[in-house]
Amino acid sequence: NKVQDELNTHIGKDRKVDESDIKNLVYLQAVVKETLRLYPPSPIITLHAAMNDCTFSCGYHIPAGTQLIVNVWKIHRDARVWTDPHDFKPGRFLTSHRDVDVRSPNYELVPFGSGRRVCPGASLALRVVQLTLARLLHSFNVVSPSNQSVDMTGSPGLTNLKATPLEVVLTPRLDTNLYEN
Ligand code: HEM
Repeated sequence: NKVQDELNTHIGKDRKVDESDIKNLVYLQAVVKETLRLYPPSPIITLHAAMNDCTFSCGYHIPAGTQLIVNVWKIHRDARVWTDPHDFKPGRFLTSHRDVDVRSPNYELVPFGSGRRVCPGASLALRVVQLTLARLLHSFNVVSPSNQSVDMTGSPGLTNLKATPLEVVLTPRLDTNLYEN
C-alpha cells in the first residue's frame, strides 16, 4: 500500500510507470533492498577460496587455499547490524540504514556477492526488478485469496525458492485503455 501511495504521488493514474521514474520511487527501492536482504536469491555463495593466509579478529585462522562458503542469509539477519532482523521493514533503508546499499564497503548487504567475482548482472537485475515491481503494483491491487497472510517458508537449496506456491488475486487499478498495449 505504501508503494502504491508513492506511485500515486509521483506517477498518478493517467500513464504507465517509466524507467526514468524509478529514481523518484525511494520507498519502492527500499522494498526491493529489504526483499533482497530477507530473501536473497542466492542465500549461500560457494566456489570461493582464500588466496592468502588470514586471521579474523575473532581468532579464526584461515590458511590459504581453504574453500569458503559465504552465508549471505546469516549476514543479512545479523542482529548486531539489523534491528528486528527477521522483520520486513523497508523503512530502515530510508532511516537507520539509508547509506547501506548492495555495493556498500562494509558487507552488511551482499545479495550480489562482493569483490572480484561480484555479480556482473547486478545493475541490470536491479533495474528490471524495480521497474517490474513498480509496473505490477501500479497496475494492480494484489491480495491473497481470503486475505490470509502469505506463507514465506523457504525450501533448502542453493537458490531461495518458496516452499509453497504464491497465490494472489490481481485487480486492475488504472483506466482500461492503459492495459491495451
Ligand atoms: C536479482 C538477481 C540476481 C542476483 C541476486 C544475483 C546474484 C549473484 C551472486 C550472489 C553471484 C555470486 C557472486 C560471488 O561469487 O561472489 C552472482 C554471480 C554471477 N551473476 Fe548474478 N545475480 C542476479 C542476476 C544476474 C543477471 C541478470 C546476470 C546477467 C545478465 C547475472 C550474471 C552473473 C554472472 C555471470 C555471475 C558469475 C560472476 C563470476 O563468477 O565472475 N546475474 N550473481
